[in-house]
Amino acid sequence: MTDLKYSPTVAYLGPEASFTHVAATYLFGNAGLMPQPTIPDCIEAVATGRVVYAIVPLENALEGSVPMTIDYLFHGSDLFINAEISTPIEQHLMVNEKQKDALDKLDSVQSHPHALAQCHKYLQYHYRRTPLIQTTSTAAAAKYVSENPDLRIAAIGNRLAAKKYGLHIAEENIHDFHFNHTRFVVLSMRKGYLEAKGHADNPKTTFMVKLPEDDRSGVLHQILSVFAWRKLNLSKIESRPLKTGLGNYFFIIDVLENEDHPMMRGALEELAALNCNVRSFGTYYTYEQKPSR
Ligand SMILES: O=C(O)C(=O)Cc1ccccc1
Repeated sequence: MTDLKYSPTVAYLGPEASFTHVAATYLFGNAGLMPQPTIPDCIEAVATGRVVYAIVPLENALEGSVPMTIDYLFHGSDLFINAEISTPIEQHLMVNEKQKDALDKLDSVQSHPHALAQCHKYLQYHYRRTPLIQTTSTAAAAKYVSENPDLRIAAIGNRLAAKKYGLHIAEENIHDFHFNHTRFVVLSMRKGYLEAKGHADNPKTTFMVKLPEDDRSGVLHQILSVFAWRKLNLSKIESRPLKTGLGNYFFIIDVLENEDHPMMRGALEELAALNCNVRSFGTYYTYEQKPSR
């Protein structure tokens, strides 16, 4: 699904058949996609101009924010968010065809830390004594399992990864909670919308807000009222460590409005008057990928 006028280069957390790859394909089609081994590699590729866009996971419905993305995006990057896509996530346990009968003798289960966490109850119940090994992505785990047929190991990942790397799905849908969605963001060096078909009506704007240093009481309440009395709808507020000392936080605030809207301009002026330090990641459209079957 895409009606982008040209095929830009897009770095994504690879290898092929990762969840990020699925989200990237939905927005951009297949042309121009460039797999990267890690999230920082994706962010570096776009920040240095090697690619036009990068797409990385930002937040999962079960696990919360992806710390690696937050760290690299909010601490010291000059990038902007150009789109967001939310994707349903189904996790499956997969093994090499050669190890189909070794399911009760596995030496390890491998996957991305979020995938392992999303299947925690399943793993606790069925593989309590089996070491869990973290990989850079679910697809990296599936690829490793396919390249090592003599190892008694399993990967957790999506159906496409099982197909792509020729693995046997030993157990389907092992994620602990039914509603498992991940938000991915498309990053670039410029503010701007990524226009494709089927986005939500309301655009979204993401701000990073640092509180004034005088530590006065009620300041968070003041910040929220800046948005509240203007009827600006927040879809998220999250506090993250500033990494400057214990107890120092900044806030990630998502507002369902265009930052050029007069009410938003007024809100930003008022935040500045409150001595808040605000950095905008831009206004963008959100997309929702439907389950494939
Ligand atoms: O590992 C992947 O395939 C990713 O794209 C990151 C991820 C991991 C778990 C859920 C959603 C995205």
